[in-house]
Parts: sequence; structure tokens; C-alpha cells
Amino acid sequence: MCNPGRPAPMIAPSILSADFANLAAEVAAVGPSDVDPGVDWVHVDVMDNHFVPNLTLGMPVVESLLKATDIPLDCHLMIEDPGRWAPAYAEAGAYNVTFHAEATDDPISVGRDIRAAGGKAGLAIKPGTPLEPYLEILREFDTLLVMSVEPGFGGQKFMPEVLDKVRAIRTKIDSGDLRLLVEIDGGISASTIEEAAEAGVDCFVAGSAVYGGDDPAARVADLRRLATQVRENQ
Ligand SMILES: O=C(CO)[C@@H](O)[C@H](O)COP(=O)(O)O
Repeated sequence: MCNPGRPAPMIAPSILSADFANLAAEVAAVGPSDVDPGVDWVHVDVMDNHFVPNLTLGMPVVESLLKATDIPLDCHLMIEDPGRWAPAYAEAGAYNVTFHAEATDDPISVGRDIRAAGGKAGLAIKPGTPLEPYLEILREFDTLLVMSVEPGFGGQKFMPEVLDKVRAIRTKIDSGDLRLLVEIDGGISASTIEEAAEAGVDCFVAGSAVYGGDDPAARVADLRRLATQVRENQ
């Protein structure tokens, strides 16, 4: 069944593939332009070199980005002990704060603390993590982030097998059992966004496909056009 309240496809460029020495300019480059009204969220990958084998940025950079842009920040925490750190990102002003289900024994409390701190709460699952154990707790969340690569690095190959999880959650949302956004992250490009859109994704994170060329705003516009075409034909 089609869900008439569903938002238009959202694009969230991941700054993991941007120039870290020029982050404010890189974020501005995907803002409103003559080819696109601008991105919906900017996706900020926080990695601690423990939960994932990579180290990126943390709260000080997020605080600086919040001052540099009005675009809502979508912070994806790939860290251990999210209960300790996640609420502070919401308090600082991040719009959506997502942490990994695999990183905590108490995802409900972490989600509630993020919401209490004023943010939207997101739950992320790695490609090999099943959806079923989390179905009952998804009411506590605003977004479900389905990873379509192993978290840690940009530029990896899209894993289409995760789309079964997207289809399963989309069915529940469209039947009115649940209300949340479905986000996908990893390997999203002009070659893969249509199959993700067909499966029922609402928000598409794209790093290398947006920042890998010299016109990020045009890349965003292309991705939005492809996802919107699929939605219109559904
Ligand atoms: O969380 C991650 C990687 O762990 C992502 O947000 C990447 O930044 C996506 O990069 P591409 O796969 O789109 O290049």
C-alpha cells in the first residue's frame, strides 16, 4: 500500500568524502544552487577507531559545522559507548543523531536520551545485522539507517542484499504499524540509487558519488532526479 504522508526522497551528502581542510565550503557546495534546491541533510560520519577501524571527527568539528551552515546535520556515530556521547550531539544542535544497534545493550535508553536532548534519534544496523530483534523498539526512533557497506570507509561497493531489510520495514511503515524514515548509507550512486528507491528508502546518504567530482550540487541534483522518478512510478 502506498503511503501518502511519505516525504519526497531526501539526499544527505556524506562529508567523509569531502575535503576536511575546507569543510564549511564543502557543505556550502551542496547547498542551494541553480541546479538543485539544496540537500536535505548533511551526513557527518563520526568514527572512533574502536567501533570501526577508522578515525574521523568529533564534537568540536560538529560544533563548528553547526555555526557554518543552516542545513540540518545528520550525525552518524560509529562509536563504542554511544550512551555516553550521543546525547551531547543532540544538545549541541545536530538535527538527527544515529548510533549503532551493535554498539550498545540498551538502544532504547540511548534513543530516549537523544530525544530528551532535543534531537531526532536514529538506529543504524550493519549489513549483517538482522532487523527482527529491533522491530519492537523502532517506535523509539525517528530514523532507521540501513548500512549498505561495512561501516568505516567511503567508496565501497553497494551491497544490494541489504535491501530485503528495507523492503521489510517499508511494508510495516506503509501499513501504518510504524512511523520513521528509512535511510541507506554506503555505495549510493547514480547506478544504485534507483534500486534502493524501489525498495523503499526515504533518505539516501552519498559520499564519493557527491564529492568525488567537481560539481557536488549537480551530483545531488542527479541523485534526487533518479530517486524522484522511481517514487513517481511507484
Ligand atoms: O558511513 C559511511 C561509511 O562508513 C558512509 O557515510 C560513507 O561516507 C559513504 O560513502 P560512499 O559509500 O557514499 O562513498
